[in-house]
Amino acid sequence: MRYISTRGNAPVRDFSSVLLAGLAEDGGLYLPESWPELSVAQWRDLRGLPYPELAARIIAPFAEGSITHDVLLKLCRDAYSRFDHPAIVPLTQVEDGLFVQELFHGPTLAFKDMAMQLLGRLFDHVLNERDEKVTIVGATSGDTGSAAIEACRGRERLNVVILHPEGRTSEVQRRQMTTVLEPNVTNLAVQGTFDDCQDLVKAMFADGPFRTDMHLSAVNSINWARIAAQVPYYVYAALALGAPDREVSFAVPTGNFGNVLAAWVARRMGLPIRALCVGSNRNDILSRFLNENDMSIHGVVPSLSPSMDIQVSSNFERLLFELLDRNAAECARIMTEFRKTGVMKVATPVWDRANALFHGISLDDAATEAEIRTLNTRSHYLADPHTAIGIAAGRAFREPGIPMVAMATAHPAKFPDAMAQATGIRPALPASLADLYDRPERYSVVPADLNVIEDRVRTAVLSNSKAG
Ligand SMILES: Cc1ncc(COP(=O)(O)O)c(C=O)c1O
Ligand SMILES: N[C@@H](CCOP(=O)(O)O)C(=O)O
Repeated sequence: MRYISTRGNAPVRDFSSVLLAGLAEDGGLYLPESWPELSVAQWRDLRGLPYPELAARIIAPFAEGSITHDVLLKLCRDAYSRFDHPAIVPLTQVEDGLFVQELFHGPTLAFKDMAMQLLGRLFDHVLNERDEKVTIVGATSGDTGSAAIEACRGRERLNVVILHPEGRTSEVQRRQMTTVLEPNVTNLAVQGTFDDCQDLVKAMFADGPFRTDMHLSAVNSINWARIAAQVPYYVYAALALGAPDREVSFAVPTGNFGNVLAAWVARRMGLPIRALCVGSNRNDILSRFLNENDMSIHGVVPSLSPSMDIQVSSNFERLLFELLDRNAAECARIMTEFRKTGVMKVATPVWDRANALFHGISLDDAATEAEIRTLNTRSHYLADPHTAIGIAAGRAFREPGIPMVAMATAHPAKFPDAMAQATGIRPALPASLADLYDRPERYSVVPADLNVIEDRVRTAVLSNSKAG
């Protein structure tokens, strides 16, 4: 499979090269040149497969020409062997027609493990083949960071530098990152928001000489491989609920738009998905866009669901490119204008196309707490604040006869204060993380300044090469 940039001005690459490149050189995001499509019979054939086998079958067309199905299968089996639920992504019914798919049974208790455990292994495989090393720079609002660190810690060919917004993650989230002391891991607490962290990562990629010298790569969902590895769980849920012979809808708590974009990809491959419903917190840029055609940046407000405290949703660019019938020049123009003015309003036919499939709502903290309480008392389901927002979105747009699946994106134990505030319950961390509060931390606080951060990345790479 060959990959093209949403801005039309970067080299066409294969899957392995896109994995290593992360962001395209023109600032755009990579997408497959064409979409693989499965027939009804092919979807039916996938029913009942164990999750790792299903994942390998779904991802294989995207990796065609780079990684064989057999290698993918081996990597998937290995990646999902660390999950603590036999189904990997279990489905639970919480209300009439409303299901929850739990994506938090991996080592860091959030849906990011679903892709990241595979990505760590994919990086190793490709870098071994090429005899190369890379420096991964990533931005996190709380979950991507720990999942990336866990997947890459101790891997010889990888340096990992993660930027998180100082004081804006939960304590559990911060400790999951900062207590990993392997020499190839560096944590920087940036004095700013997640959007600042994400902009700094993109700025490092835009600095050509730095990008080349450091062999930069990405683990955020700007990296296509992250999206590809998030598609299989939508397939798993839909098949379990009657697809391809029945339509299914999904509700996704949304920030950077990567998770719900993977659902869009599954639909593009032919999975009968009726509606995609996004839930935001008060950082409601996506729901405002869907309801009012108003994508204007308002500044990030801290919330009970810190991982979604995001205004600039990177993956929206991929959807926009598709809504524009892959007009890369127009996509580049709109994105450049958006970053210059902080405002985006698309032409009505483009907005209508988005609205035909996507719906959005936003919940403030009080509504999120109320949703957590309702789920706990009525359905005996303990949902973390992100998941609760997704479930509320699912309920809001549920239609008779169409199963609605809400994505449970994090374990409630990652947000003990918010859970205690809403329900009086402080969910315990699993045994593997029971001593998290006793582990020593290592991180540096840095200003949101590109020169300072690039310096820290250089130093980290140098000191790790000395340590090795
Ligand atoms: C727990 C949790 N829920 C939801 C989201 C939003 O997902 P996305 O950024 O893919 O839209 C995130 C972060 O990305 C998260 O960590
Ligand atoms: N919520 C994320 C933000 C980054 O999202 P990504 O999917 O693009 O990595 C986080 O937890 O860091």
